[in-house]
Amino acid sequence: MRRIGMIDRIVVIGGGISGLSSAFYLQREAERQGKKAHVTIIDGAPVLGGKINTLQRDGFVIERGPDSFLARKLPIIELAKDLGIENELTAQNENGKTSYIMRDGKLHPMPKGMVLGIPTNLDTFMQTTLLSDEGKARSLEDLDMPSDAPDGDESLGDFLSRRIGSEIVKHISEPLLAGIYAGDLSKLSIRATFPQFAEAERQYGSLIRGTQMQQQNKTPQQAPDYLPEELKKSVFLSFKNGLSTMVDALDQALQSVDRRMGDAVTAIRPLDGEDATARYEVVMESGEVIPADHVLVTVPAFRAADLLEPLVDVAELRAINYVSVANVVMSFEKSTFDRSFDGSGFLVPRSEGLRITACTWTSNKWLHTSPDDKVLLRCYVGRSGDEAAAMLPDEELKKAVLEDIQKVLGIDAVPIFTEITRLPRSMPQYPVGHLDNTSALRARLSEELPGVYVTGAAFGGVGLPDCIRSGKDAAMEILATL
Ligand SMILES: Cc1cc2nc3c(=O)[nH]c(=O)nc-3n(C[C@H](O)[C@H](O)[C@H](O)COP(=O)(O)OP(=O)(O)OC[C@H]3O[C@@H](n4cnc5c(N)ncnc54)[C@H](O)[C@@H]3O)c2cc1C
Ligand SMILES: Cc1c2[nH]c(c1CCC(=O)O)Cc1[nH]c(c(CCC(=O)O)c1C)Cc1[nH]c(c(CCC(=O)O)c1C)Cc1[nH]c(c(C)c1CCC(=O)O)C2
Repeated sequence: MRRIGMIDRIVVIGGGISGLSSAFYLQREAERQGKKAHVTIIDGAPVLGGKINTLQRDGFVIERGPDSFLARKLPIIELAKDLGIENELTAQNENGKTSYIMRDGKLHPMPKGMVLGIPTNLDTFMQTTLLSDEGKARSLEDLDMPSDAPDGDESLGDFLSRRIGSEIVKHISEPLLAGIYAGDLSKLSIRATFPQFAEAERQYGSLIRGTQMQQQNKTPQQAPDYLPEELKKSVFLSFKNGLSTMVDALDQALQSVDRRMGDAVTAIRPLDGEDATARYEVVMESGEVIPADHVLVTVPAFRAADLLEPLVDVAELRAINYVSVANVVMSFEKSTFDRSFDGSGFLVPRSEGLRITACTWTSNKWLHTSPDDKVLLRCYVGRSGDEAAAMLPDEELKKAVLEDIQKVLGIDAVPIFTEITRLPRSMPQYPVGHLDNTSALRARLSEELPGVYVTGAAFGGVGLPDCIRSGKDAAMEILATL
């Protein structure tokens, strides 16, 4: 292969948070290490950000995709600092932290001391109205039950039912974890989602005791000094003007990086032979062809599979199913509401028979999102096994959601406006065996398509901080080869 000049050409496919973070760290670290890299970002959409999409409307800050992130996962806070936007961070409302779960048509507060649905405070657990006495007793059997973990990976559903019983799974774990993965617990990998649960059983012989010990032994969060106290205390953080603040700042920081927007990649072609001037050609819908020495694919797994299938076995990519969801955001006059709400929102288990899976009382959870005299609700529709509702036509969807809200909250207020966002095939479901699958796929790529890498929400965590960490890791891996 002949190379022109000494600059490595790196093409990043996908300008969501994973692709943007990788481009940012590629640019910054190449400069620091005195290496030459020419980075191009390509996205089929006309704007950067992927799933992150903030709408400013009539004084409201409306998130159409993710709305916040976990403060204890530092890569996003570090990136905010690197971008000089750490002063834009904002904490969740002190008085809007309790979440509720519906059972038999009523809302019950999540018992205090639950860690991702695992009881750690047995006194408050015994008092919860969410579970029957038999259900609670069954959960506590976990404390004395021998460990019977299978070798290797297991589904979250099998694991949790085995340890703490089916009633808590149905009424607490399932809805809570659907509030992260929109998933079906019987299909999600424990190792790829909550490895700490499996570790608790392995190390302490009990999920409950293990989770208590993990909480006790936790080294206090090393929140960076530049964060104000108020932010250090908050479990979730967001940005005062919405998460798009981060996308805009990345856009600014990447002004000198080449980009092609609104032009999807349709193929990656290996070049070989004496005359080749690059390892690959990246072909776009418009017909444009960009030479590349390294190609970083950050698009959803099913799109990555389409691009790579002609070149390599992509079984592991095809094994990652995606769930379609929608959210319906409604604003109201506070004065037309005959009740207030003291929490962040509520979750709806499948067994309640509603179409919404959850509702965030956004104006109470995030004070920056709404004028003082208004209420903003965000309702979620669609989960694994129940996706049709997310694709209902607008008017039907609005009606269905409003009916559900009226049923749960007993209100009959009429929204000032409604914003619907559909996110078809947007939530990746990590299947049992996902971690091994990912390693096998990456090993195959490095063997058969050197210079081609895959990263993003399909692999090392769906949360925004995980996507940033994965993007940065991929950048460092590529830089190490330059
Ligand atoms: C409704 C919803 C709510 C969520 N809430 C939260 C939350 O509150 N907190 C949190 O931390 N996380 C949340 N997440 C998860 C998080 O938003 C995502 O995991 C993350 O944004 C994914 O980023 P990404 O860059 O990996 O992928 P994406 O954002 O999907 O970016 C991929 C990009 O690739 C582009 N693309 C696709 N195909 C091609 C092609 N052929 N050629 C070129 N470009 C292409 C797309 O246009 C897109 O811009 C939520 C996700 C959803 C769907
Ligand atoms: C109670 C609740 C949750 N989540 C939600 C509620 C509703 C009411 C309210 O807002 O209070 C809302 C929600 N959040 C998310 C979904 C699924 C996707 C969708 O339908 O939009 C839903 C339905 C994505 C998410 N919600 C979250 C993530 C990211 C998690 C991560 O970074 O790994 C995503 C993709 C965060 C989240 N969200 C929740 C937990 C327990 C966690 C993780 C906490 C932890 O790990 O310690 C619960």
